[in-house]
Amino acid sequence: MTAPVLTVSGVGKAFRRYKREMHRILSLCGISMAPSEERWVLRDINFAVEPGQAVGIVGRNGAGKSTLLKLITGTMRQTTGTIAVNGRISAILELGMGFNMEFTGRQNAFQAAGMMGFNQSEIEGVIAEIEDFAELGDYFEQPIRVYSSGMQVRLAFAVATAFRPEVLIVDEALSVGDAYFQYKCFDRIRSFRKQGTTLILVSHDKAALQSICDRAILLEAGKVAKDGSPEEVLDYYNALIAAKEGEEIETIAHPSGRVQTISGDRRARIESVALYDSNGTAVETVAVGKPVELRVTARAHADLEKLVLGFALKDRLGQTMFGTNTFFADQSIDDVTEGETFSFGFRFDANLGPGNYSVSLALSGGESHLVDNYEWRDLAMIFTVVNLGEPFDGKTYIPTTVDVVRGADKAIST
Ligand SMILES: Nc1ncnc2c1ncn2[C@@H]1O[C@H](COP(=O)(O)OP(=O)(O)OP(=O)(O)O)[C@@H](O)[C@H]1O
Repeated sequence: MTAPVLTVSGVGKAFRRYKREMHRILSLCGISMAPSEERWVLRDINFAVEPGQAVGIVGRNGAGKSTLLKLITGTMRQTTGTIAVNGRISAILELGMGFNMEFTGRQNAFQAAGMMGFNQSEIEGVIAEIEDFAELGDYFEQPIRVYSSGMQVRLAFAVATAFRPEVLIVDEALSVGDAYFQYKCFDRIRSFRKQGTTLILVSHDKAALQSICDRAILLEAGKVAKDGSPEEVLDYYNALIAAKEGEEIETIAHPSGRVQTISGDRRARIESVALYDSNGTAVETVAVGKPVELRVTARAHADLEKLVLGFALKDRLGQTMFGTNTFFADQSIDDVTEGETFSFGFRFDANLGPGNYSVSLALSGGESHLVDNYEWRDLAMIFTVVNLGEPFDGKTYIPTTVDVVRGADKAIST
């Protein structure tokens, strides 16, 4: 078994305020001084990361994600516990962190790479590549204080990834960059991953996490609330955001290893779900492009002002392929009585690429489950799409007709 590249054991972080600056200095020198205020933002964090893993850290604002990354990179010290890192870390943390605002991009690149432990000739060997990747043009020779936040992040990423690290840590920073630069960064991250770099990524971008990470850790109020596959953790996080006090979030581990999350106040519940083909037969396998109907039955367990059912089709990574609801279709049900039952039918063509898909269902009081979440059920059913027609690439099927005519001067008849 290989040794973990990162081990976080019993880590806690308290931010302390002292009545006087002298008390703070004395406490830093190891002399016990009682702080006037102490706030624990991380408590008893334990996890290990294996070489080559890509771990996404998710959680609400203020959950402690950035603080955790700062402890891992050593820019901040934990109050309790230990952090062991096995390999060279390169990090892109807060904007501007480690840059001298009066230095040019080039000077900052030399300084930052020097701080990372590289010598002058090593940096000279990659400076052209840094300049090229950052695409700052003349700004590379200008002081950083005239840079936009997007330009700063271009430089920070180019420097931090000029030498492939064993562990790459990225804190949300990429969201500042434009779409083109984000694409370039993720491309480089993917290529590092192929070469064995471990990735720790803080992001609010669900799609990025699901496409890059093979594991996710959810921090909630300074603690690890979930640690598992991105699909499981993000489903749970989604439920947590909508959950009101006292509401139970149920997780059911299936034999396949996938974990189903069910949340909501249960004022309405799903009773059945199945997929039918055009002959009215219940199916678990459908052919690309064929018409199907998703039938759902539900029961109200309370009087409700409004009832909406939504569904989402997700791929095996948990990325939503398509979703809609009865609210969008202008078919919300008003004035529901406790005990009433309902049948819903969503008819659509299975215009999906071959593979396994899951259905998430949500019963809510409106357009979004964030206000009245009666029941949210991930992995409500799983089905397989097979291709019986001509081959194609991708996760969606767009029926296409093709015309080819020999000779560029010939018109294609329509
Ligand atoms: N230097 C500091 N002094 C005092 N409190 C701090 C300091 N840095 C962070 N905190 C507090 O620690 C808590 C966790 O902050 P942190 O930035 O780690 O959260 P986060 O999960 O990264 O949030 P976000 O998603 O908003 O970036 C917050 O309540 C924040 O106010």
